[in-house]
Amino acid sequence: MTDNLKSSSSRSANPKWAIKNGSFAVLRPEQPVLHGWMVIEGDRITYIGEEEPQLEEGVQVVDGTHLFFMPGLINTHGHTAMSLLRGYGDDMVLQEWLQEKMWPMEAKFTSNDVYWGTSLSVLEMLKGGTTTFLDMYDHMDQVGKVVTESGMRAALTRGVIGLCPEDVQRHKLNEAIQFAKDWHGQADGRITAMISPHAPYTCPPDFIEKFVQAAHDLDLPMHTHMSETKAEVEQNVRDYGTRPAIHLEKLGMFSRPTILAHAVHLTDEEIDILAKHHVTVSHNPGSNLKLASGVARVTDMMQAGITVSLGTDSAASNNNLDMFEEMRLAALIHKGVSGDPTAVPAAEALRMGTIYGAQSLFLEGVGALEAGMKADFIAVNTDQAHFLPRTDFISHVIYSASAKDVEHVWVDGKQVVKHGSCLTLDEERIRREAQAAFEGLLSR
Ligand SMILES: N[C@@H](CCSC[C@H]1O[C@@H](n2cnc3c(=O)[nH]cnc32)[C@H](O)[C@@H]1O)C(=O)O
Ligand SMILES: [Zn+2]
Repeated sequence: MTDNLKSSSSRSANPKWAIKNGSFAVLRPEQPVLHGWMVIEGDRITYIGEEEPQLEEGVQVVDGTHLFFMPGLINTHGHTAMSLLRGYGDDMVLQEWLQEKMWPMEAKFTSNDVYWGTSLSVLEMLKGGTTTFLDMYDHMDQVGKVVTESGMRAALTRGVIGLCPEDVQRHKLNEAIQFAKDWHGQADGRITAMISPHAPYTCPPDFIEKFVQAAHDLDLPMHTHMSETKAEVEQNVRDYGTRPAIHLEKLGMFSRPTILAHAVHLTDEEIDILAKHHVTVSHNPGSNLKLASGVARVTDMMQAGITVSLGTDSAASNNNLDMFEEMRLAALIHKGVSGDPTAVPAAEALRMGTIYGAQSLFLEGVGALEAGMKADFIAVNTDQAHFLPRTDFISHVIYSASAKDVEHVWVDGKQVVKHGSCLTLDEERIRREAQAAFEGLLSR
């Protein structure tokens, strides 16, 4: 499943180059920040250390003074095309927000809308230092296209709401399977696929079982929304006699590698079930706060050994795709609700936004600045008032920084953002087309 990340990229190999005088977030317990050198060859980091490496003549060396290098951020849950609905329906209860505002508008989405909505999100994410994202949506061929063009890395999945007649269910399931077959391993291996029933409250049990079977057949991970609100947990107990984690375990979902979005309302027993099956969780603090869904038991989950990463959810419930903000929220909220200022320390928040994100998506070889890892990394401009004094850059990144501080971004060894401008996408056109797409949706 992850072989595509291990093999080297088929894109024409970039020459070897090096960074000197950089500060690097290596996040090792004994040494979170390393000052020195990093060498990149093609799509890989081949050296990182304090010692000057032996470099052949002609190798380009770039000066990294005033830059803080970090692994690219990994956004593990979202619906990217929904950036077209940013600001359309705020301050509402989840079920009403979905049923009255989002779903009627989404029913009108064409492939063109998804293309421009996704482009808008990808532009925002890349410029804000996110190098990998998970997207659960439909018209997913368009998303695959945008990912290919942008140079970004993504775990893509055709999410399916099963509240429809059987023939429509079958059609949607087939679409999900076909998408996974067509796109897994595409874009030089930057795209991986998953299989996603939208949620236990939108997909009947026998329908979820068909997704589990498909994930087995295709040897792919699964993704779903689970226990975002109290109301949906109560509904699950009413309809199926059990809480959602037990319900999904019974349906066989956790026999596949699975990443759950939200997982806010969990009992101790459910936490044990998720830990036992190595289920991973995408914690979405911004979206959970905005929809007043509750506060996930992040420290309890992590103590139980569950890998917890961070997601923005869509720009309709966030309302931006700034992963710095999610890291900061994660570091602050769990201190606030527990009364324990040692909960989710800064370095742990940064791991949630990076390496735990890769692990949550079952991706190997991304998410850390280490020799042998994919060269997915970002450079933050530290030559700014809110980055001084030069003490603890990990603290500054979590408690003081934002997406706007990102200066450069590389994915798979290729630079995609330079001095804050996206090199792979036409920014002006995307802004124009996204606005036009939204106006089109309103007028139809
Ligand atoms: N339209 C699709 C399903 C798309 S999956 C993605 C869905 O997730 C929905 N969504 C967005 N945010 C949330 C959330 O916070 N909780 C649950 N669903 C959400 C979103 O409105 C979208 O319909 C079908 O053909 O079945
Ligand atoms: Zn969602």
